[in-house]
Amino acid sequence: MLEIRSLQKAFAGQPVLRHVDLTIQSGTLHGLVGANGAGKTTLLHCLYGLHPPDAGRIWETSGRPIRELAGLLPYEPYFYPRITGREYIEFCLQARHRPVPDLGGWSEVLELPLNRYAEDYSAGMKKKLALLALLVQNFRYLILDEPFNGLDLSNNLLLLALLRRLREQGVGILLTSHLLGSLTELCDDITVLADGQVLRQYPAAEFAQLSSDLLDSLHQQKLAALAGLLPQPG
Ligand SMILES: Nc1ncnc2c1ncn2[C@@H]1O[C@H](COP(=O)(O)OP(=O)(O)OP(=O)(O)O)[C@@H](O)[C@H]1O
Repeated sequence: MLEIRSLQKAFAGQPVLRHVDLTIQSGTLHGLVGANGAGKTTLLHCLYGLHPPDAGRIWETSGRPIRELAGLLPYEPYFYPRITGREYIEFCLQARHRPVPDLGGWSEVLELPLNRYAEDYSAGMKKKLALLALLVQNFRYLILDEPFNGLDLSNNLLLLALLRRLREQGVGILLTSHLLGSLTELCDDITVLADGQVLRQYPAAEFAQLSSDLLDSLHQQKLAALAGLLPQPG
């Protein structure tokens, strides 16, 4: 299990995460939702060790370093110039001293031209290439920042099927998305983050409640903002 307890993080004195608790179990899919700027990416980056927490604890229950067990799909994958898709995958595997498998099957299923420069890929293809680099490494956990972003409908469906298959194989997956429908279709639990705090964690049985709660809170926020914007009656 991946455990996050009482995590706090601030940038330049501005709190971004406040006492966040989260548990990611093996063989489960956990969704993370929240408004733009709620702190989702920061939470994923803290979990993967890209940002040191200001306070709190993050650990894997076996005691092994999280980076050994988990792969991160960034929101916007970056690739060095003049490196082909295949070379990128090979580089990722060699950096972790893992054998390079035959990538032909993956290239066909994901429709990725692995011999072309990755920097020339479309946004969706870049996302798929970064995902492939994680898939071939057989991680125990996947941390996915907006994995559906940029994917067309058919790849979206393929990713849904792929994530379900990985869950069956025991992989623990934490993913963010603004596509609530995809998350409720897929996840075992969904955490709502608001202003850096866990508002509530919903098990699948309560997902119907989640949609109406989110609608309520959005409408309340927007109505309050509107009241401030509209001129007061003279
Ligand atoms: N490296 C950084 N330095 C300073 N501020 C940062 C940094 N990274 C994030 N922030 C700030 O932290 C807050 C949360 O950002 P974060 O990217 O985690 O939100 P998010 O929930 O992922 O948003 P979105 O849905 O738009 O992707 C924002 O106010 C952002 O400007």
